[in-house]
Amino acid sequence: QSVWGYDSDNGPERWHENYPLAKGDKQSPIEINSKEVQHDSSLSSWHASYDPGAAKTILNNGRTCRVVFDDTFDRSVLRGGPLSGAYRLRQLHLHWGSSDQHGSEHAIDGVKYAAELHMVHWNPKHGNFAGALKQPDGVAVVGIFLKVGNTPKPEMKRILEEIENIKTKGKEAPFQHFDPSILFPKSRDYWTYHGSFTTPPCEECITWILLREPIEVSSDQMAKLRSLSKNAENEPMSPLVDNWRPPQPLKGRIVRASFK
Ligand SMILES: CN[C@H]1CN(c2cccc(OC)c2)S(=O)(=O)c2sc(S(N)(=O)=O)cc21
Ligand SMILES: [Zn+2]
Repeated sequence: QSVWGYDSDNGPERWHENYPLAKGDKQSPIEINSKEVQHDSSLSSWHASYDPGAAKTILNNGRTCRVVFDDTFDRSVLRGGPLSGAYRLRQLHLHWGSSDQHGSEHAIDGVKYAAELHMVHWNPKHGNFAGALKQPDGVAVVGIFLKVGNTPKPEMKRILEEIENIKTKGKEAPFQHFDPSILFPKSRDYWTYHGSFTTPPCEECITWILLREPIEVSSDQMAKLRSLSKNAENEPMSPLVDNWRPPQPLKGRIVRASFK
């Protein structure tokens, strides 16, 4: 049976055949319509305290480029905002398009960004990551939009430089002494809603925290990301691009904003 992916024969429209949760009522991503968002003045600001020493490796798994962190204790945590308790940083990864005009998973008033970076955290009160997947408050993902502009964020360089060493599926390289909070934009404004993983198994265990302010990358940096391949070294070249799921039905969910 074909593993899930983003091609016509194994893409988002067919995930539900092997992953029934994909047709749930709290799926992600979503289209955010700022006219329907509810400002919630009770939402506090979120805080990340990350240990740069927790960064371990960067890898190409054929579906994204992922940086993995040591999450065996409360070493790099996210707290505040819509969250109660400290959530442990587990990994970060990206979704991007085949051109600068699309690539993000969430969209804001019809605007899609060139890419979307996800920082995945889980709630240790549920024992381990597998346990957290089964809980509505199990996982928190911070989403940061990447916009192509002419004042690219130098902090993205570190990840993009590493891409040379993980061009093909299965390639992994050490990635240490990295504090991902350098990737945050200036503003802490965010939208938050309850949703799911945007990939199979699509569990609905995620509190999404989407940052309103995109970070800027250059067109060359986006081209670098698009130079990743989804094939293994000895297979025919196939560019790793368009690894994004389209927006899913909101089904009555409320999206809250931390800002007016
Ligand atoms: C394949 N992609 C997922 C991998 N992981 C996962 C998720 C659930 C169960 C699981 O069983 C091992 C692994 S993950 O937690 O790193 C995430 S986060 C995420 S997103 N785009 O919603 O932020 C997708 C995935
Ligand atoms: Zn993601």
